[in-house]
Amino acid sequence: MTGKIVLLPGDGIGAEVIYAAKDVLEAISKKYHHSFEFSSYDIGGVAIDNHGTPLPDETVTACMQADAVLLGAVGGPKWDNNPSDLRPERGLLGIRKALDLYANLRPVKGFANLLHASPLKEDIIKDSDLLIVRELTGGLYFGQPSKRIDNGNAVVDTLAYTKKEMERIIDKAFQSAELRNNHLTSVDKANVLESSKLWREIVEEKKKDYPNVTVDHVLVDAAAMKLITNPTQFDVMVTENMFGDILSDEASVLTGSLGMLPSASLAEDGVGLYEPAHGSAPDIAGKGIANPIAMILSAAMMLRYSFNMNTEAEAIEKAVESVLNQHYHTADLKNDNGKLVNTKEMTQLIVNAIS
Ligand SMILES: NC(=O)c1ccc[n+]([C@@H]2O[C@H](COP(=O)([O-])OP(=O)(O)OC[C@H]3O[C@@H](n4cnc5c(N)ncnc54)[C@H](O)[C@@H]3O)[C@@H](O)[C@H]2O)c1
Ligand SMILES: CC(C)[C@H](C(=O)O)[C@@H](O)C(=O)O
Ligand SMILES: [Mg+2]
Repeated sequence: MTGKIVLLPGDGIGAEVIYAAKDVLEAISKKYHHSFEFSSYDIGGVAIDNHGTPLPDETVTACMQADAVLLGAVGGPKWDNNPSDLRPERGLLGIRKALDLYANLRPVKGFANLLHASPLKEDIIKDSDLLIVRELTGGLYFGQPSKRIDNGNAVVDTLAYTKKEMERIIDKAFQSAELRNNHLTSVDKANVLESSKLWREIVEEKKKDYPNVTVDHVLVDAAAMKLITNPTQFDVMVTENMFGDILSDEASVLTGSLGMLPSASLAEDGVGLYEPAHGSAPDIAGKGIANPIAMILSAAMMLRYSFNMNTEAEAIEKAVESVLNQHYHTADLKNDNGKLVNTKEMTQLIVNAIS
């Protein structure tokens, strides 16, 4: 099979880890006789520097014409003081909106050999395996107005959702639960927010369509606590954009590092974009020590969701597991008795395990 894959390296470690994923995909295409065609486009800070905008038109066009998109990460101190419309993050939000990537799936599954790498107790995180379904194109990130008012003495951000936007992500979450363990936890702030009240009503309405799925409602503050005190109670968690952003970074602690958390950003019908949950990590950028596994596992999700290549996706996941089982680790994964490797070495080990 052939496939056109657009790479959006972005900034900081984004540009370092995306080539790790490309190497792994090349190993897969060799082994399974596929031919992937890669092309790279600018997004984020690098696009501001090269084109004067965080999301050049040619990047959007290339993504729309691709079979799938891989994104590294955007952002960095160089652009932190730019005006809002010239921030790297605007490029990321823009491509999510342009491709209508409303469903962000963030699986959180610890590898057995990394239990020690988490600051949480092993008996708490053992067997945790959950999926965060995060709404990605609505809510506070996109609501208008979002601006300073009253001569800069006040500010307004807007949390807006249509019923349809809520319905489609909630449907996606129910469907995801049906493919897993039939348990959905809806996370909201229905004790305060009007948007959460409507969200909860929709979940209640929809559950009639999915009779095999058990539904819980948990307020977001309690969910944050339960996620790290009793994570095995969760199967699928569904929530709005910003709650999902925060909870997924928190959930990464179960896996030992933010550098382990992949994600798939999916449209109803159209090209998918695959991105690690982490950012451009300015504190380690340029050192060659970033953990490439979140990016590599995102490439596995791409094979599964955009190319229907389950065997190949599993081959990547098994390769990652086998390398971790041999006690190799990057600097973010604490292991006093392990073998410390850098980004390139970790990538090569995974490539070797596939070949
Ligand atoms: N999807 C994205 O493009 C994305 C996501 C989050 C943050 N950001 C941007 O990234 C920049 C930095 O944000 P931040 O520092 O809050 O978050 P971050 O995710 O970049 O880093 C948080 C911490 O985790 C570590 N880390 C993250 N990924 C790692 C990896 N693969 N290997 C090893 N360590 C890793 C970093 O070194 C840092 O200590 C900001 O400009 C932010 O807007 C972008
Ligand atoms: C960089 C930022 C806009 C982004 C988000 O909040 O969605 C990031 O934190 C993520 O989790 O993908
Ligand atoms: Mg985030």
